[in-house]
Order: sequence, then C-alpha cells, then structure tokens
Amino acid sequence: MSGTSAALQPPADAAPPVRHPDAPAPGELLGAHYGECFGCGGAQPHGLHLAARAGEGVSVTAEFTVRPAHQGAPGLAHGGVLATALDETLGSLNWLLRTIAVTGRLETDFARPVPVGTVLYLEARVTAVAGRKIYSTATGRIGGPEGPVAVRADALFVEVKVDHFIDNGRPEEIRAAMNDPDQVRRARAFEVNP
Ligand SMILES: CCCCCCCCCCCCCC(=O)SCCNC(=O)CCNC(=O)[C@H](O)C(C)(C)COP(=O)(O)OP(=O)(O)OC[C@H]1O[C@@H](n2cnc3c(N)ncnc32)[C@H](O)[C@@H]1OP(=O)(O)O
Repeated sequence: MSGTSAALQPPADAAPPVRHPDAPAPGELLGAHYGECFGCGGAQPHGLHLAARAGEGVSVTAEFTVRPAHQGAPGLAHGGVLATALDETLGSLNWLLRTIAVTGRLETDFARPVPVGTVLYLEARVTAVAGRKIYSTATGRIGGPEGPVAVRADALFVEVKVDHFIDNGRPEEIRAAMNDPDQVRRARAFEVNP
C-alpha cells in the first residue's frame, strides 16, 4: 500500500532523469556530502553513517545499521530515524544529477518494524524531473538486499543554489564549511557549473 499524494505525481511535461556524464561510476561509494551531516557524516557519533553507492542510471543503493541510539520503542528503530535514512538515500541521488536539491516533500510508509542491529538495505532512484522539481522513490529492505520491504518513501526534491545554505545556515557552520577545502570540493561535485 502506498500513500503517494497528488503532490508527488510528476506533471505531464516531466522528463525522464538524465545521469550527468561526470557522475560517479556505478558501484562507486559516494562519500559524505558534509562531515557533520546526521545522515551520512562521519563526525556525528549518533548519526546514521549511511554509506551510499552509485547505481545504474540515476539510482543509488545504501546501507544503514540501526544502533541503540536510534531506538523509538524498546529494541526498535524510531520511525523518524528510518525516514531520515530514506531522506538521506534520496538526497544522495543528487550526486548523479550533479544538482543541489533539498527535500520539499517526503511521504513514508512503515511496513515492518525494524529491530536494533538490523542492516537496512536501501535503494533509491529518480523517476522524473520537471524544471527544478525532482521526483524520486526509495525502499528499505531487511534481512538482505532482496529481503522484505520494511520502509518505503516517495519524495519531491527542489533544486536550489548554494546560496540556499549560505543564506539560511547558521553562520558558524557556514564559515567553517567554506574554510574547509574538502567541503568546498564536495559542494562543487554537486554542481554542473561550480
Ligand atoms: C556547502 C553546502 C553543501 C551542500 C551539499 C548538498 C546538501 C544536500 C543535503 C541533502 C540532505 C538530505 C535532504 C534534506 O534533508 S534537505 C533538508 C530538509 N529540507 C529543507 O530544509 C527544505 C526547506 N524548504 C525550502 O527551503 C523551500 O520550501 C524549497 C527550496 C523546497 C522550495 O522553495 P522555493 O521558493 O525555492 O520554490 P517554490 O516554493 O517556488 O517551489 C518550487 C516548485 O516546487 C513545488 N514544491 C515546493 N515544495 C513542495 C511541497 N512540499 N510539495 C509539493 N510541491 C512542492 C512548488 O509547488 C513549485 O512547483 P511549480 O509551481 O514550479 O510547479
């Protein structure tokens, strides 16, 4: 059962997604877009440390291991953490489009409980693009990459300029990011015309 609303149906003039010619090759690890990111960064002790890999076309796979810090009910992953894992996986599709985009809408189905210690096997792909709007879908399976679907999501990401972060982020972190050559390099890897 899917809860996708009309807002997540691509319009009639939407186009299929185009993989950027300089996108990472299928199988390549994408790395973190920001070390302090709760989803993918290495510097967040309780973060998800989600590792995504480029797939074929405009798709990615990712893995996330549920740890005790991620509980909601005793021994089970918090739903918001699972939504974060889906959001992060969907966000990593931007590496393949070489576009900077943020989540505008995320609709999530929770189909099965996910115990602590579980590896969540995620897959995401872009389904359509319409102007700045990027439509995408993701699943998270348990028990193996071919196991049953525990969570799924449909999303709309909206393309933004790097100014979105500069204008809205807390100045301390923006300054630190802009003074970090690694961060500048990662931000540029998202952009077609850095
Ligand atoms: C140094 C930096 C490094 C950066 C690294 C990369 C970081 C990546 C991080 C990834 C981390 C993981 C990911 C994260 O967690 S990203 C973090 C969570 N997301 C956000 O914080 C985003 C907050 N929202 C906004 O900033 C604005 O609302 C955005 C930018 C999204 C749109 O405001 P903007 O003023 O720009 O545009 P617009 O309002 O004209 O809308 C444009 C079009 O979109 C349609 N629309 C909009 N919203 C919705 C909606 N909810 N449902 C349906 N449709 C929606 C809208 O109807 C319109 O359509 P149309 O009229 O054209 O047909």
